[in-house]
Amino acid sequence: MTGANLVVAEGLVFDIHRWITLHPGGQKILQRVIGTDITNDFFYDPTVKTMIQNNFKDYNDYDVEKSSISVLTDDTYKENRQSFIKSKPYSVANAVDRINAIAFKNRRVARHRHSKFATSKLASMVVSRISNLEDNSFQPQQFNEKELQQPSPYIFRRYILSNIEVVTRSNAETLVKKLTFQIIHPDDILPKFLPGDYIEIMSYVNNHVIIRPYTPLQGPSENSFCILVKIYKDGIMTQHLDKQLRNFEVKVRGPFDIADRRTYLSAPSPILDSITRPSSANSHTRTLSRLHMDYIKRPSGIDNNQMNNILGKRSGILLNKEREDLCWDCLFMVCGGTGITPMLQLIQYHIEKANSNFELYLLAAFDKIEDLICPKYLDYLRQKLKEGQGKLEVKYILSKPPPTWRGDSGSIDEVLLYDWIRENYSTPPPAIPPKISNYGGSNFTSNLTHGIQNMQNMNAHNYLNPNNYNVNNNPIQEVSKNNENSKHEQQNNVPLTPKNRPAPIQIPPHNNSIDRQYNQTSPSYSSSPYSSSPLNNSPAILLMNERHNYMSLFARDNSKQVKLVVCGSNHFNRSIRKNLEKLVFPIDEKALFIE
Ligand SMILES: Cc1cc2nc3c(=O)[nH]c(=O)nc-3n(C[C@H](O)[C@H](O)[C@H](O)COP(=O)(O)OP(=O)(O)OC[C@H]3O[C@@H](n4cnc5c(N)ncnc54)[C@H](O)[C@@H]3O)c2cc1C
Repeated sequence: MTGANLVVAEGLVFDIHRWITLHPGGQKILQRVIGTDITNDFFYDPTVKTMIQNNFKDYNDYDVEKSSISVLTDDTYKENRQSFIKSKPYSVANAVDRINAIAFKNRRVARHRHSKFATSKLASMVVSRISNLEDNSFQPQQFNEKELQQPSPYIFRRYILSNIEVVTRSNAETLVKKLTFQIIHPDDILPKFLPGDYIEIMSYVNNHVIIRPYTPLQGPSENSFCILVKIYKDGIMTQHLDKQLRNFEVKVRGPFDIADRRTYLSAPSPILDSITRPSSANSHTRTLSRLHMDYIKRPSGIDNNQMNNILGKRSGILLNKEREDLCWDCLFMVCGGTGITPMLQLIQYHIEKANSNFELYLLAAFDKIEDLICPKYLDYLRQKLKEGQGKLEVKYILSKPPPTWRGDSGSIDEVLLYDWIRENYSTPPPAIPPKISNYGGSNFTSNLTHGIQNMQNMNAHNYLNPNNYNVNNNPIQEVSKNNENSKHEQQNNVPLTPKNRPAPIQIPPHNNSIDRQYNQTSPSYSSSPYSSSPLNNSPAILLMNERHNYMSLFARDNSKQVKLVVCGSNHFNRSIRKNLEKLVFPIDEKALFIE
């Protein structure tokens, strides 16, 4: 119904267009709530709630067709509006707006109580009842009462913007801001957010409705949440959000499940396009729900009730459904730019919910050091975790590093990926020797020889000794002198860039020899597909063998629940996938890409 000004309250839809110009609280306050749920604006007072419910004795049987308040067509709407405007100019509401504008400068218009008259006025504006938007035929799980009390994700709700903070350096070319939102009314229920959830923000910009998805993060209190927004200079929504001041209201719906988005993107259908769904990708239709079921399957042997209490109808695609707390034993996270937001969701979730050990490794790519998002927060979490049962290691890579940067630079290639995984995850014995790969420089061959000697002398105990691995503990390496790269620089006086690293070794695509290797029951270092080659003494082949052996063991190692999650732009994800393929990383079983 175009032209109507609809709001939702207590499961009923109201068209408030006739009331806007008369509203004693001013018209702006009503224009702001159009399209949202105003239940708690009206019904927060229990006596008013009872009154309106008494007015709607036949609440559940309300029949719009038979009601005296018929659904307005565009024409009747226009006619009514014209005659209404002629007879009653904007006087009351306009005057109040002017007063409000002075009294509440830079603040949202005050919340006010509604009189009996206003409540009965609202009652006269019902145009419809909300039907159950959920797909009734799709009920794979039973949900408890708490879950059912969760607000519907399909209806926009208003939240107060309570804090704005820049989380990059202030001289970054494109700032990222953390916006914190909190509930308006004490009765409002903030949905429970999980890793893999996204919300949608709606606003009116130049008379157009704009809706964009964002990744919700835990807020400072249980009634608040945050989003990190990259402020694009020509971005419609981000420019709009950037102009909002503290105490302003923002319209938000959700949470939605990223798995639905993935399903839709991989199975687009013209039919689905015509069905109401969250903007651009999501759908909660029957067809999609069936596809969604693939993700939503709960494994046997786990307390499904507990899992349902946490997940509800969501797939938990980023979570580990083999553990009751849904946490991973070991999680590798690779992200570019604001792709860090789902990783922050995962980190926050593990810190809050894990009831046994976990290891989180974040590899975050940015252009410049100024662009790093929340580095202090991540460092704080890393330190905090040292006291507990978890571990968080952060590694940054910059494509345009400053001269003082001691960390990794360039783009993420298979060498970096391999070294990063390899140094943080040791497969159980029979294992492979300590890492012999080394980025370039004059030490390369001598390190390799040293590595081969180690290989000959080692025993299983050595492989498991964490001291054998090179773990970089400082997440911001701009000033670090204690890592492998800075040692290299000190020795060679040359900063490490992709150019002076040895060229990445191209591993042949998946083939029979690799399959054979994966299928062996008793893996051993000498079982490499290249070991019988006459070139097997060449450093390149040795490195290639090392990587293949490691990945072979990694693929078969079921001692831990391991996942690698990648989140960035389309281009970023494609590039990481290609590099993982070169490493023969078990992508299908252990990697997940989100955009
Ligand atoms: C599931 C999901 C979760 C998301 N979570 C977040 C989040 O937590 N934080 C966040 O900042 N964004 C997030 N986004 C992206 C967000 O929805 C918007 O696309 C983004 O804020 C830009 O919106 P806009 O209206 O300002 O830009 P638009 O007006 O739509 O685009 C205008 C210009 O902005 C720039 N731009 C827009 N999007 C991108 C992009 N992805 N990469 C590079 N340039 C771009 C381009 O210059 C473009 O020409 C998420 C997207 C999805 C699908």
